[in-house]
Amino acid sequence: MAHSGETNNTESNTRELKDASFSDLLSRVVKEGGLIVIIGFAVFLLLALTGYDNRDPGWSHLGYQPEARNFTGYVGAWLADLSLSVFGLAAWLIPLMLFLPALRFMLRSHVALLDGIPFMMLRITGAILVLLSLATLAATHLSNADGQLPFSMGGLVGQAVSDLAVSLFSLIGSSVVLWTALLFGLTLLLELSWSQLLEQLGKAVFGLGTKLKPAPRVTAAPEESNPYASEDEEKRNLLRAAARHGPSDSLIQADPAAVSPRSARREPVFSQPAAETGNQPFDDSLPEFKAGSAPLISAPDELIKTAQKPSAVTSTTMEMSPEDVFQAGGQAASRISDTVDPEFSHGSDPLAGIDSEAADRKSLKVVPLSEAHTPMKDSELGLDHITPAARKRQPRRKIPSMDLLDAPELKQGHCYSDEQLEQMSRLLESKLKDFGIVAEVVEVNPGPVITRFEMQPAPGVKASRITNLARDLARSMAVMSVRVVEVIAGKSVIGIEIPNEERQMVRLSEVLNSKPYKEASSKLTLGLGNDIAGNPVVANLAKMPHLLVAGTTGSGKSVGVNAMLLSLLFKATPDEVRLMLVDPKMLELSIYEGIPHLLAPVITDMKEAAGGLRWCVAEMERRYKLMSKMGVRNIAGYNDKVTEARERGAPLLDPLWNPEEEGLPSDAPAPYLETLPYIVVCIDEFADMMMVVGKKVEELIARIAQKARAAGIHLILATQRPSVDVITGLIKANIPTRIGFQVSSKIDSRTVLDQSGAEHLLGNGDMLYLPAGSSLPNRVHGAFVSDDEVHRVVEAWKKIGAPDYLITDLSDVVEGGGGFAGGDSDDEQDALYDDAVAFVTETRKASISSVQRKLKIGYNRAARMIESMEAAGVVTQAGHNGAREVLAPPPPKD
Ligand SMILES: Nc1ncnc2c1ncn2[C@@H]1O[C@H](COP(=O)(O)OP(=O)(O)OP(=O)(O)O)[C@@H](O)[C@H]1O
Repeated sequence: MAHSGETNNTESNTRELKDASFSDLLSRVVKEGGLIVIIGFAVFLLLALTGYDNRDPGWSHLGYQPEARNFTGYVGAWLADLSLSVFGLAAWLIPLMLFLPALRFMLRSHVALLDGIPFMMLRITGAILVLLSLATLAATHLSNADGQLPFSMGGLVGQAVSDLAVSLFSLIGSSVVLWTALLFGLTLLLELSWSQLLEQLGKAVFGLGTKLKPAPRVTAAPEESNPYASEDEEKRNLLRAAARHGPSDSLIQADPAAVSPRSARREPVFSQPAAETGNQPFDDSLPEFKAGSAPLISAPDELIKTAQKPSAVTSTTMEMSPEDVFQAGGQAASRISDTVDPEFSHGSDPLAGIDSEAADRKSLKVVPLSEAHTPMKDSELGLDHITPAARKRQPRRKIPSMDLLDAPELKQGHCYSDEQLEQMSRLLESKLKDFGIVAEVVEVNPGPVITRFEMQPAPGVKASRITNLARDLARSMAVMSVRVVEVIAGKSVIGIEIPNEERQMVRLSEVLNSKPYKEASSKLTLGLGNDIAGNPVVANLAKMPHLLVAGTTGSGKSVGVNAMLLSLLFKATPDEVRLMLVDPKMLELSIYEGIPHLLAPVITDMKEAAGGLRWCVAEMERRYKLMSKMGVRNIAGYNDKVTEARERGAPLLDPLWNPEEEGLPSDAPAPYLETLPYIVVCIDEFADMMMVVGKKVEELIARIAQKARAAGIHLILATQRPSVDVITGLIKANIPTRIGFQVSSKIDSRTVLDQSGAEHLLGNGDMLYLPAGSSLPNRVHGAFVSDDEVHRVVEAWKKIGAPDYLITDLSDVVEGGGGFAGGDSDDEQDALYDDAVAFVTETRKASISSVQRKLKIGYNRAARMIESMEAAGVVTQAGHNGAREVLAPPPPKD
């Protein structure tokens, strides 16, 4: 029985054993088979990634070559493309992440699967975090400009998370979040203790240093010479003891399967061969540690450099004195701050290079100039709007239609692409850095003609230093010219204006059909062009009240003057505005010959031009007298009064009427007063006039400029020679509004605008408009008007009416002989001068018109003789009402 009992026992044991070995076998087969499949897949993927060729057909594209070059074939090419498309560079981690748990699983053969599930979940979370954060960091900081990878360096997932993170945390904030997520993920994935890792690293480096160079300070007698070293050693001993006896790392302690012998046994981690630790029951520490460094090894070069940096710092500090250690620490800290603050980054530091490059890319804010630019205010342009009531009251006037002008082209100027803007921003920063200027592009404003880069200079950088580099910047950006705007109203940045590849032309019809022109109440409204954002710029000449236009030949000055004149011709009838055009070149303004607005035929002779100016002075004085008699302050008030009286049915009589002076009986009735037109004197080449007529013209212009505003006489002086002998101090002081087209030098720009800038304009109508009393010029892209358009408008006006010239005695001035020829000629040489003096001293009347009538000469000649009498002390200066006293005694009677 006993025997049979024994036999039974043995049988059941054998059955149990059989059962046990079968389940064991099954589980082993499942485990090991699964393991082999996983490792096999990991190896395949690794090979596929290694053989990746972006021209192969794949998941993201059909392929640029029919045959897959990948040595794992079509499937490998497809798989590599898929993983790189999704995760970018981080795809290289996938084989590793498959291999690692497989290895761990193999080593922990006795741990039940269920027991490991919480830890598996932790590791999977860690793996996902590492994968995502690495992909995102790669997408954020690394450029895929060469297109090595299908989408971005971080793949579709990395790019999406990067965009979200940067929008939520900004570039710097998201970098911090991502690095934190990466380190946290690594901690979960590798069950890593950072304090131990650092300790081991330090130890390894220390050991290496000792081996390579027996540094006396540290290695020879560490206890004596380096108190820090001995302290460190003590700390480590304490830590070691604590690790042996108690919990040192919560994570490691929490995971019984992962209780790392590293915490109990530190030294062997690097020095002990794997074989010694391989048979330890829970020992997965060694592969785990190796794996801990593995992702960094397979990561891109930049990341490797990044990871190696701190250890490099450590290795040097180990051989230094304590002071050196602090210094090196400071340097390392400053290097880190460099990476954070691009203002202080050093070009030589690759880490800083990567960060600052990325900062440029991500912080680049593109805002169109139409949103970023503040248009000029109406007050700056002197614009008053016509009220709807006033518009209704306006009598119907005959003015040609604006349809005569060419319609604007629909073609838009070609702006730079986002990538180009990004590259240009970086180029600008690096070029400035080459010149020792730290500045960051904070915003880019593309416009129709130029693109403005707004730069924030580092504290202490003077804007003028950047201005002085305008030419160098233009050269390095390969553009025609670069203008630096030192002050942008309402912003603390400096603007760098770079011309677009293709420029949009501004047509006059576009400006004149705009609301500001149409609604402007002034008859002297000028359409200038569009500002940099494309808003129309329309200004009121009446408020300027005189305008100086300068620009080198071909800069668009004549086109600009034509645009201004056409603006007047579309706004005013000859009753409202009269023109005196002076055109020494005999080609630009002669086209206007015959329009009813002309006061005299277009003047091409400089001596006649001086006569015209003299007429203006006389007219100005006459208007002053009229205004003072009527008790009004300006021509607008005068015209209102005359119109109102006329409308009341009680028209006003001329208060200055002197029938005797006209040779009429004393009871001849005075004529009714008429409204006075504004007078615009436009001189196309003002330098020629200065050359031929000399000082006198300067005085006449100064005189008109000083007083003519109230009398409604306005000057537009244009010159292509903006030198100080042409634009003299006297003229500049009296002509406050300036337009600078492109000029050839900084000095010329200063002469016109009192500041540099016009030398960096683009030509072809690009101008700087400096309103009176302002020091900030406004860039305007001038309106283009062709000769054909001018011709059409002129013809239309000629059909409406013939000119009624008010200045008739221009030739008289020339006939007068010695007059203006030679500029400072002596007017006393006039053959009739003695007769004039005799007449004035006899009648005790120093009136130009009486001399004119008595001697039967033109107004100008008489005026010059009176001026000569003033110079000779025969008569006094004209008083505020234009009257002069006669000082010289009457001639002795024969
Ligand atoms: N606003 C503009 N837009 C586009 N092109 C322009 C504009 N103004 C001028 N241009 C171009 O520049 C050329 C020269 O212009 P313009 O004749 O006005 O120069 P300028 O300064 O008067 O020269 P010059 O003193 O020799 O007469 C014009 O023929 C035209 O092609």
